[in-house]
Amino acid sequence: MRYAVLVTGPAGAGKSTFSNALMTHLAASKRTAHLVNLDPAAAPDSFEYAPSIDIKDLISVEDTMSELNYGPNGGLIYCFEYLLQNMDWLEEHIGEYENDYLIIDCPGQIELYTHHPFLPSLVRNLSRLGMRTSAVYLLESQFMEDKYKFFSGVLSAMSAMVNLEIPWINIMSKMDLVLPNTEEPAVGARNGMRTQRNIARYLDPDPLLLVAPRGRGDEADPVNPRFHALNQAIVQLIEDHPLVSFLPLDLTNPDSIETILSHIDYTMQYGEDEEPREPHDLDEGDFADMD
Ligand SMILES: Nc1nc2c(ncn2[C@@H]2O[C@H](COP(=O)(O)OP(=O)(O)OP(=O)(O)O)[C@@H](O)[C@H]2O)c(=O)[nH]1
Repeated sequence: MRYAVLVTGPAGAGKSTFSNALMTHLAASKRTAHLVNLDPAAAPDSFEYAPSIDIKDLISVEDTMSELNYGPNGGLIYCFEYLLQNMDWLEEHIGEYENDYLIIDCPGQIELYTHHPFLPSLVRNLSRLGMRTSAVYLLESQFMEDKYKFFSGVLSAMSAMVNLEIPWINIMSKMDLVLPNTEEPAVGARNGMRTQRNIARYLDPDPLLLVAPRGRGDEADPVNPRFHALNQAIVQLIEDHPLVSFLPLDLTNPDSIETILSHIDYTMQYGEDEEPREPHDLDEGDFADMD
């Protein structure tokens, strides 16, 4: 069986750093893994491991800017359209790897996760090639600074999750920036921002945290009742469908990556006897419980 892990998340969330760490960890545990770079704008020095498959061998943003006069954002979208039309190129390369992990480092453009057809199409193709695919979605720990920021991060993760419908793991990255450190207080700890208890409330989102007004006691901001009702409805949704807990990623702690890898392995194995399911391949029964 071949396995693919899509490493997704907003720009700067730590996707390449995590992909590198995962490669190191898999190598140390004697498993064969290959890095796939899907970011046509990736800087060459962002990889500790040379990618085995690199979209930049097919097309890069620099090409589109210099040859087609696109700007950086238009160039990126052009690259994905181009890859969509040349999926056989990717399939041919992926076909070379048997019984391996492919760690697929994705770009950070949020539209790619919310509405662009590229990733769902990629997942369909991987499934057709008989690959078991899961995704990790990284959100950086600075999103825990403020519950409104956190709320928007949770919604972005959920939006990506429903767009792809594959086994999914949310990760709170860069935890070294907020976890108290015995030698030197971490940034968050110094600001009095985080306590262990508060961190736990974010990692497994506490509905009360999300609906409470900003500020405390008499200083609490009055909440517009219409927004309060909307927030409560969203919180209820999160509570009813508990898919949005976050695993902490602290690269200074080797156990952290091991725990995440075991979750990835578990989600990959889940449903091993079933045929891989294509995303968006829904029928009426899928909506039966939604009334
Ligand atoms: N403190 C800390 N910094 C990190 C960690 N992971 C990544 N960084 C830093 O965060 C920045 C962005 O990391 P990348 O791994 O390039 O993030 P990315 O998500 O691949 O970025 P894009 O490809 O631009 O979307 C770099 O300066 C990293 O050194 C971490 O666990 N802790």
